[in-house]
Amino acid sequence: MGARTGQQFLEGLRRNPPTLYIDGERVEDATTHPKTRNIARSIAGLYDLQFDPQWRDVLTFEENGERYGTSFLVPRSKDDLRRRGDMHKAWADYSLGFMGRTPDYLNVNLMAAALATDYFNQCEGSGEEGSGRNFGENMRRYYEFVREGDLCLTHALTNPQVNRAKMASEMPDPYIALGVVRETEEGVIVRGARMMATLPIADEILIFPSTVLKENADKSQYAMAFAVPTNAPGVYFQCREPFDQGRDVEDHPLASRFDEQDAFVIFDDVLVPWERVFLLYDVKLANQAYGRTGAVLHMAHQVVCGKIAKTEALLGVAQSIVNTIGSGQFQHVQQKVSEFIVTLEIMKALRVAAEEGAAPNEYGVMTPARGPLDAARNYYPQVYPKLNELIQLLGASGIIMMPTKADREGPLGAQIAKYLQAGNASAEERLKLFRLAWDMTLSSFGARQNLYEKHFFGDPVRMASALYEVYNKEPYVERVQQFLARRSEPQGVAADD
Ligand SMILES: Cc1cc2c(cc1C)N(C[C@H](O)[C@H](O)[C@H](O)COP(=O)(O)OP(=O)(O)OC[C@H]1O[C@@H](n3cnc4c(N)ncnc43)[C@H](O)[C@@H]1O)c1[nH]c(=O)[nH]c(=O)c1N2
Ligand SMILES: O=C(O)Cc1ccc(O)cc1
Repeated sequence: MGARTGQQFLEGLRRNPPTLYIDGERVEDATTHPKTRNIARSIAGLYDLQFDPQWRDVLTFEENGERYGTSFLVPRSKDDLRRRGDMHKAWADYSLGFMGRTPDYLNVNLMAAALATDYFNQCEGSGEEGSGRNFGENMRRYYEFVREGDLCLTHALTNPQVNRAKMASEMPDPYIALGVVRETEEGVIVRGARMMATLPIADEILIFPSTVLKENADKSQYAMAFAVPTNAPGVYFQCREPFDQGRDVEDHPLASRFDEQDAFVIFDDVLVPWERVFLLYDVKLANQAYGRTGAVLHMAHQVVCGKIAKTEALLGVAQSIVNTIGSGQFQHVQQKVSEFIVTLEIMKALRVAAEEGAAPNEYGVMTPARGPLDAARNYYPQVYPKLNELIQLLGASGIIMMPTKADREGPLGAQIAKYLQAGNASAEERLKLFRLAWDMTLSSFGARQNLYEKHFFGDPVRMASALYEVYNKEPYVERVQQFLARRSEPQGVAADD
């Protein structure tokens, strides 16, 4: 089938409704439920963009007479990567970068994993090709299935936060962490939970191994990779309290449209058919899967493009605040805005460096360079809270003294129009801008963004440790050693020789 329209995405959700629970109730239809319909429409809007003549050639590509989303493209050249980067950026711009888990994030995960068939086939238990139990083939076919249907995926990597001092096998119940209960002719039965799945308003859930599995043994029931529909029998998504309170977009410009939700995922003896199993029991393969297949780098490429969009939006809001309240002549204000500029330029440079430094991996996939992407994923979580603070410092009371649309239209409307106007804008324009600044940084939606930026790609402490471990520091140690050993300056040829 190939690229879907928004309408087709919504029809898919109605046909196969994800098993969502919000506020103690089952969401029967995520496309009409008051707490999920707006995000469902926003995702539909992303799919529709694929058919917008202005965006079609960026967001889709043609293969064998069919058009597919560009995030399914297997990059073979740096140009392919740049093209895909433009796609990530365009989808991110749609929400000003405030939806992190647009479907392209997991599409590139699948693409990289699908090309690494040999990686999954090393796993003991991977059967003959055509048997339905060949894990590499399963991975490839699953990618094709998702690409053909242009499906929307959510994913969950981490176990419940019961006791981080213990291994999954040491918990009060062996199936608190998601584990395999038994095998059957049809597949494996899994039980337990995973902590976080952003964007559960999705067609499928991907359970992928993460680098965080701590088990002493080589084999573990907790090591696995698979995918099932979000309405598979026994799968339940417990959503967090929604930020979309049904308010007008003028009042909650982001939360009313882009609350991508986060859910706790329960697997109550779920049957995973063999053809949906990609990896089983092997702790080492599980722990290295993201790194060795290259998937994490493609996802980090999506991330860096999305963070460029987000930083551009923050810069736009910061400067708009300055323009609106006329504070641009103060040096410290200029310095504050320049911090957004520096961050933006760093992120843009890291994207270019990752694309320029790309090289084919062992599976022939043009893979963005690791160094700049590791730098981006370690840098942005540190700078993001600072950017939030700067918006608050620039906007000050304006970011909280914001009568609503109803207030503006109510009995005090005339007074609001008079007293809350700006030097260069009406009260309505000014309040719309400040409401956006508030929703970015201060509302419950904005506060969740702050937490998201710190954690969505892993624990910042362990990410920094991982960078420390993999980064080749030796040449620099060597250079310093050579410098220290040099007792006199090398003598050049004398000028008069
Ligand atoms: C808003 C949002 C959205 C998402 C996600 C998070 C958030 C906040 N995540 C989860 C994300 O992957 C996860 O938060 C990070 O990997 C960190 O893991 P924990 O939250 O379990 O912290 P964890 O419980 O591991 O850490 C808590 C504290 O203990 C410390 N700590 C724990 N173990 C440690 C160790 N071994 N060494 C050193 N310090 C240790 C940490 O440094 C931290 O301070 C997610 N995931 C996912 O799979 N799919 C998703 O869609 C999302 N979405
Ligand atoms: O676990 C990892 O190795 C990388 C990773 C982190 C977050 C995520 O969403 C996907 C992959």
